[in-house]
Amino acid sequence: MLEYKLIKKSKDTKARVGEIKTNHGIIKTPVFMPVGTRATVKTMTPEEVKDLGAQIILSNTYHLFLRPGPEIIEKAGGLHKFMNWHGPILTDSGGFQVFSLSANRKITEEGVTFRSHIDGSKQFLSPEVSIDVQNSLGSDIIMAFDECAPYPATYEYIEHSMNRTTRWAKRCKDHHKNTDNQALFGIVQGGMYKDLRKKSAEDLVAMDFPGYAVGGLSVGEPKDIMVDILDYTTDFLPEDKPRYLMGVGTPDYLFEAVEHGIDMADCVLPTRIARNGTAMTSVGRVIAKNGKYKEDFTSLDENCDCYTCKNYTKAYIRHLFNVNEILAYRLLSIHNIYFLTKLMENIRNAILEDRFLEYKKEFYESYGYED
Ligand SMILES: CN(C)CCSCc1cc(N)cc2c(=O)[nH]c(N)nc12
Ligand SMILES: [Zn+2]
Repeated sequence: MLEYKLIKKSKDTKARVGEIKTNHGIIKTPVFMPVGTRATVKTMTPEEVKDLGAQIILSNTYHLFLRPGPEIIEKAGGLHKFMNWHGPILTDSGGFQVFSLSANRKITEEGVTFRSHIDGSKQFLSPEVSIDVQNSLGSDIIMAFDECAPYPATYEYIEHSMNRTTRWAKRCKDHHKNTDNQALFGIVQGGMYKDLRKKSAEDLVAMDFPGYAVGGLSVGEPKDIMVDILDYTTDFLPEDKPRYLMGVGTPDYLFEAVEHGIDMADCVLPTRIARNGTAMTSVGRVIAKNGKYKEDFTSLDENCDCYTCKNYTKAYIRHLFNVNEILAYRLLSIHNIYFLTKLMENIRNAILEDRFLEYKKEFYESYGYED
């Protein structure tokens, strides 16, 4: 059974420190969650991910539903055993990916029919199917099946979509039986309309979920709108339950999320930009594959003590990208995952020491953000 313990509230913001107890271990929050969409954090072994300080990883119902299929993972003894990761796992419900990846999708009250982006086969996901798949995967935290509405969208579209997502959440809750081992989070929708956000949050809180996600953000809206909607929405979520902001992950968004009361955040960025030759460092982004580093024998980030920064130079990493060596992806993924994990640890300590805003200012100046 998932339990959240609030340890400390910041005095001058909504930032807070807590712990989430799961069957696979305790998660210290705020926490950044590396993404392992297809049952792997790309190019990393689970031991490496653990050694980098990652506490919990994400995986994805939509992808695993299509390949290898929930039956195989269930036969393997569940996702923890299948991928040899024995810490907490959170799985998204598949709704978001159906809308972002598949073709010919058709939404009805029942669920969503779509064609697989892999082989074009006709598929169907619904609240009940999503819960059954996540049950087969055995993840510790599972998400309600929702529609992440596009941005921009009319008030009428968002109102209709949000109310259907609330009805789907009820169906998820009624269908979910394995409540002792898998905590089902409701996902707040409502687009950029505060009255719809309030209604979505209040209707979900009335169903008493063990945790809540704020969805429908980080979908292309301007940052100031995202922060304003997020700040408004978290006021309607219970303080004694975890809050998860879905789909963010650059350092500035992590600071904003924590400042406005979020405990958990995920993002594909660390491994995705790593494969594109980009590192997040203490002095901002470094395009490590850039030819200007051909004879730069300094460390990737002189303020980082990760394996990559302690043992290799910019010149070597740039060389690896230049000759398309797979080790290039691994070395940058190691650094980027460590960087964000360490950032969240530093944020957590700053809250405990009542200096969150000072730390945010210090980091923004060093990273090159305008506040
Ligand atoms: C691994 N991650 C990239 C996937 C997890 S986060 C995906 C995700 C991202 C965003 N921005 C919004 C939503 C949303 O509103 N609902 C759901 N179910 N998922 C979402
Ligand atoms: Zn490093």
